Amino acid sequence: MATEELLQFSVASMVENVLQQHGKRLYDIDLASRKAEEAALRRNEAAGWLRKTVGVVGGKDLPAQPSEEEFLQGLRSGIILCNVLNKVQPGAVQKVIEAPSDTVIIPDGAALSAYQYFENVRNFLVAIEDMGLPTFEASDLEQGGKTSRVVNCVLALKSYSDWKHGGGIGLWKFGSVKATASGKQFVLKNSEPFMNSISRTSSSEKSLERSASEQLLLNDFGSENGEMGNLSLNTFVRGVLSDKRQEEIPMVVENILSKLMEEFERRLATQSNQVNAPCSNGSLTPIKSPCSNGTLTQTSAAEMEICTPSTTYEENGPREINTEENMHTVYNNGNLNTQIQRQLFLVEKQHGEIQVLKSTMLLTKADLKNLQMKYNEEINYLGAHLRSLAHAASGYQRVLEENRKLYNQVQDLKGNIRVYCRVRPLHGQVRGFGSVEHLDEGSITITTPSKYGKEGKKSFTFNRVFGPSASQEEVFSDTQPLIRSVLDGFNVCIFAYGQTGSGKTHTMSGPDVLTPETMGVNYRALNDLFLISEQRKDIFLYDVSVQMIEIYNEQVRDLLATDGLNKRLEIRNSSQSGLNVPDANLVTVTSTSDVINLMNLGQKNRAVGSTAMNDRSSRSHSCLTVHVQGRDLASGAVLRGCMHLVDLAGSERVDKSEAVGERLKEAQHINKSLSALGDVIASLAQKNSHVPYRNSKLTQLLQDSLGGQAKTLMFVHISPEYDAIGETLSTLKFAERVSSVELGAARANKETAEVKDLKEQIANLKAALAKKDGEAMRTPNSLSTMSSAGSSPSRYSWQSLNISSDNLEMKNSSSKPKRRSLDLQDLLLSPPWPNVGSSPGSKDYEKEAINGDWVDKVMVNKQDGDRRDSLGSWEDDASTRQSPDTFYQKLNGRNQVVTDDSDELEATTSDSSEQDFHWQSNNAQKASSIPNGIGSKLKRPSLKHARTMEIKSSIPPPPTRRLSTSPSLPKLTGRQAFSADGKRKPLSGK
Ligand SMILES: Nc1ncnc2c1ncn2[C@@H]1O[C@H](COP(=O)(O)OP(=O)(O)OP(=O)(O)O)[C@@H](O)[C@H]1O
Repeated sequence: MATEELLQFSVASMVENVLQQHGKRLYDIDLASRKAEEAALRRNEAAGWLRKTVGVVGGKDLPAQPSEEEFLQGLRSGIILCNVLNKVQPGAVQKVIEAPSDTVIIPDGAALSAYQYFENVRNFLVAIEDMGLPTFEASDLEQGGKTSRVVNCVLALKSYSDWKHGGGIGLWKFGSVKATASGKQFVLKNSEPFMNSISRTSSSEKSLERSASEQLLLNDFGSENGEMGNLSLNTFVRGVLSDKRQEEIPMVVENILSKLMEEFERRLATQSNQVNAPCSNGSLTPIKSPCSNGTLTQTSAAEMEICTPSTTYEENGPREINTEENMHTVYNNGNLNTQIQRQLFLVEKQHGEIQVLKSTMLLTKADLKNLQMKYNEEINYLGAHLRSLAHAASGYQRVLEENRKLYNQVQDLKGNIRVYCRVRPLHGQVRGFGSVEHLDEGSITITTPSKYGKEGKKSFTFNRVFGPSASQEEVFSDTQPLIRSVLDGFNVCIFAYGQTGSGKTHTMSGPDVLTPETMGVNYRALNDLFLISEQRKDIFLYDVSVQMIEIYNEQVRDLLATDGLNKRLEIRNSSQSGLNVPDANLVTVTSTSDVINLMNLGQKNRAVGSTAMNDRSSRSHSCLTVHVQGRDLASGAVLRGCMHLVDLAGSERVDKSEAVGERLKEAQHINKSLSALGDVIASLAQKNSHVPYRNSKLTQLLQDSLGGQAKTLMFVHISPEYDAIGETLSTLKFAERVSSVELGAARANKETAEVKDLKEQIANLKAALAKKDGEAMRTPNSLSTMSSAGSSPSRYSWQSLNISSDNLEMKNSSSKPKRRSLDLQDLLLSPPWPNVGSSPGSKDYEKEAINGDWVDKVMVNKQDGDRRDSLGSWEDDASTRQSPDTFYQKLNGRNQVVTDDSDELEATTSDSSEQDFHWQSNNAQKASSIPNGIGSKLKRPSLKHARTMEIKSSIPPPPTRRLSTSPSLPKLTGRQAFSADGKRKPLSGK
């Protein structure tokens, strides 16, 4: 079996390819010229041998190196060919028609020649064919015939002759080549196989003893199928090397050989891949196999492997063998059948295994698909589950939010004090939350490092909890609804509570440098008031005015006093309108900037001192009171809302704050008042009948907000430092108690048209009564009648008369109530109230006040009466009527818990304060527009703007009040006025 047949590619063509791809490219071989050269060499060889064998024929000799034509011409008669053949194989051509001698004249030489040619050539070719040698066509001897075939035939004959001369041992097969004269002999390290091949090939010239396999190899290399045609590998290689220098040859040959090896291996690998490659239908590719019986059969690749010469199987597995060895295995050992059977068995076995593998693979595939399906199902299920969970979670969040709102609403309905907790950031650059372990929207957990486990943790729930990073805006956002309430006629109290340095002033006012972002609740609340009132301007006409007071060392002082000394005030009575300090300056404001200026003034006047806990510690409780009166433009109904914005002084442990001297005194007052606040809260929480409001000025001030029908919000502040944990816990416990206090549902202070009518009727009656009184006064009898009634005639008459005239005036000009205003300039330059004119508390002042509508209020405001006394007895029994002072004293003395049993009138009249007078009289000077807006950056305090503001006062300042600032009077006291030593001189009161 030829190697070419075993291999699925032609070795010759492969060699040629390699030589062409690499040899030709590297050494620029001109194949055509090489072929021509080779053809000439062979021709010369053939001619030489013919000459040598038969000598000169017919007087004509073949040239030693004939051209093609010369060669053909010499042989065209067939005489030389027949003679040579007869020499090699005697008798092969029975009759050779010799050429006529030179002496014989041939009349038609040409015709004779043609005949001779035909006979001789035909006989020669027949004999050659019989011998099994390569033949050619007679026409090949003609001009233009295939010389190579003729040369091939001659050389085959020569080869045969040589073989015969050599003893005719073994099989002969044509294929010998002879080393040309120009062939260079060389020996190359590592090129033994090739050299062997060449040397074997060369020696074949000398010895025809050659193994069949060698012969086959030679045939293979000279395969007619290959593109090399008749060129042998040897010749071809020689051709390639012919123009190389001796020293270049080893490298060139090595390169060619390595390329050959590469190519050989590549092709073997490709063939092996093709053999093993499964068809598209999954079966193994059937390929042509010349195995076993030598016929081409369709067989499997596995079977084909047996025929692949590169691999053989042994017990211990496959072993690589070279082609030659394989040929020996196949042809020389004679074990082909056993081998094939063994390998067939192996193939069968492997086939079986492949089948098993296939089915396993199919099973695995099915399992995988199954798994995939299950996995998909699981994923889908999980996805759906997750979606439902997410839905539930968002629903839960919504429910929580809803719950919080509902909870707040319930609290509103019950009148609970709302409590918002705010955690100050840790001081300095310290990160973290300190003692705050956890906080969320509505709860906070404090951890005590010294305690372990549950013991060390305490949670508190509030309406809202703000962490250290909460902005001023966020903190205010939840407060906004309360601001709206004020405009709807409710009383609101927002107060900041917490230990010193925990951020109360920060929340209520903001830091020292104010920007729109850092402004505190006070500014934002007022700004909102203006915004909403502007939005409602087509429905309501609002008046807004403010007061600002402080409680410093148990003295109430007017922070808007501009005399340089803080005016000392009295908290005379708490009323539902929330005006607890009737004689404090009340300033009408029409824009946020007005408010800012006023608050700056107030802050400047406020008592501030430096302690170890806070270098700008507020040493007083401050209260900014905002009064809002809105008139419904359509119905004429009047709404009165009031808002207290209270920044309490912080509780402090004097050992920590290191307070001494003045600071210590302040601290004691602060702590005492806060403890009084605690008592009030505790008593309210327990629903005690007696609530000790009077124990401190602070509780007196907050009485309405804590015990009345106000909407109250407490911002409780905590410092997250670990060393403040004690204060933090007690603050939060206090706050928790505050949040449990139920105040009762808040009510709007709305005065309907009906109430107005009633008021007017009362006023008319009063006027009629006064008229009667007047008449009676002129009659001695009537005076004695009144005296005998047991009342104080002078006072009563005085009141009645004044009231009646006032009421008449009010009635006649209800839409244009009288009002007196004071420029801020006046306010800033005015001396303290007590020093001039009719000061609060003085008789004149009292008269003036009463001359307003105090009595009117007292008489019509049943609610106050109901709450604290019986309005009926007050109205019905004139003998029990008292002066406003007495009335306040009486009310304060009672301190009863608010009840809800008021009638329509009670619900709609809520104001009994002196300040209502201002409201009623303020309409005429209502601001035509209420601009608002907060300056971009404001410094607190700033008096500059404040001087341009308008201030309204209930009592017209007498000319004598307009004093220029006296150099003898101390300047305004403010934050700057307090040095670290705490020296501050409060103005002595009246
Ligand atoms: N939320 C906050 N963010 C940033 N700084 C804050 C915050 N709260 C408070 N501070 C700062 O902490 C310091 C103390 O705050 P603040 O003066 O408001 O405390 P306080 O409770 O009013 O103290 P005191 O009762 O002594 O008057 C200030 O410098 C203030 O700017």
